[in-house]
Amino acid sequence: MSDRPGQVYPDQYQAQLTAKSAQLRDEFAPFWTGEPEVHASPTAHFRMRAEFRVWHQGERTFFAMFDPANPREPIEMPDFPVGSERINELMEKLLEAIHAEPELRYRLFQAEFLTTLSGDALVTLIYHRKLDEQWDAVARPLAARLHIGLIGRSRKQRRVLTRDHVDEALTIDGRQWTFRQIENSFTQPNARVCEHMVTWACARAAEFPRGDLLELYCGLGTFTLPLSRHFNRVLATEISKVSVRAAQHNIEVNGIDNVVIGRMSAEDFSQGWRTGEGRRILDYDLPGYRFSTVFVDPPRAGLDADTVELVRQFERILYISCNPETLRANVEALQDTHELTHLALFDQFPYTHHREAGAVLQRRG
Ligand SMILES: C[S@@+](CC[C@H](N)C(=O)[O-])C[C@H]1O[C@@H](n2cnc3c(N)ncnc32)[C@H](O)[C@@H]1O
Repeated sequence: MSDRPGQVYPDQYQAQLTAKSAQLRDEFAPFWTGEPEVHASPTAHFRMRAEFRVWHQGERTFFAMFDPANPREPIEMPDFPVGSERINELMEKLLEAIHAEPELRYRLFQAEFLTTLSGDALVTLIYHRKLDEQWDAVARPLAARLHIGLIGRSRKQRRVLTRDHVDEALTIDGRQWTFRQIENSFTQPNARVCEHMVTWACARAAEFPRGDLLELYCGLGTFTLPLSRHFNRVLATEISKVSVRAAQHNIEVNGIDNVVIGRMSAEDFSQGWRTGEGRRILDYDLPGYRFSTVFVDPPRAGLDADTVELVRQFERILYISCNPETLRANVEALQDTHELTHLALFDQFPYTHHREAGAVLQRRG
């Protein structure tokens, strides 16, 4: 949809959103009639993270991206209008610092930005050389001056100056929540749309009779914590150690006392659930829960066959998906036992063909 990556086209936004919604409606027509509920994005500065190559041409350095069709030709990125205002501000300031300080510039090849609505920011600079105290000595004052967390990476090396995370503040379901987001782990890319998604999930959960919730793929707890107010107890699992660490922190700082987080893959959990075997799953005292609902937000591949069979055993399935194709396949597989009762589009990725969807499935009569 764009010539240079990261551009915005606000006058085309509504038409693109309508087309995405129509596509979702048509894909799910065999299972559901009606229009999906649509949640729009801001039309600019909506992406909270960005990743650029750093390109050197003689004395000049610039941020770059690549067109996959022409991978040898860097596209200069003087700005990134889809990115948050903080990313754009930092791109400029960082480039100034890189030009002024050879120690920052030498063999630097990538820069990653993670920012928040609350104004917090973390920058990771990635190098083709070993970093040492000399790098620290110039990077540390830069981090202080720009009020950012700064990490230097190179092969087998990670130098964290002060911190490896940002703290985001989101308004969800009528309350403010704080979420620690740690470098190099999953974070929702579009914070405003994320607020809509989690609020939507809470609204659906509020319509269900209260019981216990099982969540798979819980990440840093973005959905887990707000959803926990609508259930008696929550058991949430996630494969990434770093995300589990963030989720534990987030439970504590948000004062939540009815959530248990387990580090486990969805596949292992589902298999353990089916067979009643597996060391970790026995730690969770599954018979003590009265599960009424399962919530899943899987990666693009959707649910594996064992996990489809696991979710089938629940009265209600709440599903957030970044890939409507695998969502559709999973909904189709569940059709004989569950009926699709809600379908929503969350426009996390304006000006791209990517779509994020929400669905509720209810056990048939
Ligand atoms: C789309 S993200 C959702 C995260 C969470 N809902 C959030 O908003 O922060 C998917 C999550 O699944 C985790 N994941 C990936 N593969 C997994 C697997 N096989 N089993 C369990 N979790 C997995 C990832 O680490 C990531 O945190």
